[in-house]
Amino acid sequence: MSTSAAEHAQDTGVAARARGLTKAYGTGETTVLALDAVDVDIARGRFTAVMGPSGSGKSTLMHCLAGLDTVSAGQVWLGGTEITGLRDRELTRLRRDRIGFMFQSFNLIPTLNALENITLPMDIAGHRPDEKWLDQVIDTLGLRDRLKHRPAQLSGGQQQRVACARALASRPELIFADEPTGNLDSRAGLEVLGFLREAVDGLGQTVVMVTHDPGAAAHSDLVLFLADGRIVDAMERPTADAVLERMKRFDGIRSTLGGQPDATEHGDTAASHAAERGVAEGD
Ligand SMILES: Nc1ncnc2c1ncn2[C@@H]1O[C@H](COP(=O)(O)OP(=O)(O)OP(=O)(O)O)[C@@H](O)[C@H]1O
Repeated sequence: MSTSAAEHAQDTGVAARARGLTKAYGTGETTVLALDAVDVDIARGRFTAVMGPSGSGKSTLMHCLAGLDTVSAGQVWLGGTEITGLRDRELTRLRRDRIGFMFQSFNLIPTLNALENITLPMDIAGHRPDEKWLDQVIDTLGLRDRLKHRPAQLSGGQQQRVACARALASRPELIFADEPTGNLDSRAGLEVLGFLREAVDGLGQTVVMVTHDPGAAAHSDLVLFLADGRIVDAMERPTADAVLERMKRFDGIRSTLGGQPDATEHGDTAASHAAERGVAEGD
């Protein structure tokens, strides 16, 4: 099973695959089932968004697919490589060589300039950048005249563009972006989403983005909806309105089960949270 699934993943353009992916935190009565036997295929060369109410397991899914967290049960492949069961050192190398990351906080090194930040993971790995590709990434992201600037000399949007270039620089098989627009105003957020879109359409990259924002999700090709640790729905060619409507149904279900809409840990409902973050910003 594991070999044929891995071969299949390679043959069919699947960038990452999970089968029966289960993640539990804690033990005994305090156990939280963050992921409940998730089966998912992430298509190569596409932009996939992951949405769902707070606590539904979005970050856990991303962390398990990226080999940042161990799984309790099930299997995960990156391309044809099964990553479940790899040792820490192998996982570190695999993440470094084959995955790009973007986070809400840009995670740039303040003492390094933009170019040094972009090439840092490759410098650490002792790999020489492919200059032609690097030039293409820098130009695509409009960073040519910012390369000597340090992060503090750049706007938030520019810093996230540097983080995007860093994620793209090694031409990874897969880029994971966790709320990449969460710290940006709507204009800078739109710009970064446009660049992620361009990374997929123009540069042939594969992007998986966790977001609360229906407007951000609308830039993807496919939205996966998580609820209570399961993938409960998927939407091709999403629009912000359609995603918001789908998010409202989570609140509806909570309302039916609990008598009234459940408060998320952010103190609001999934849809109002989504509306606040996305559609209300005018995207
Ligand atoms: N390190 C941890 N220890 C214990 N429980 C955890 C841990 N990390 C996550 N959880 C729990 O697992 C569940 C899923 O969390 P996760 O962060 O993946 O959700 P999420 O959908 O990304 O949430 P949010 O939208 O609020 O970021 C939640 O119930 C959370 O409280």
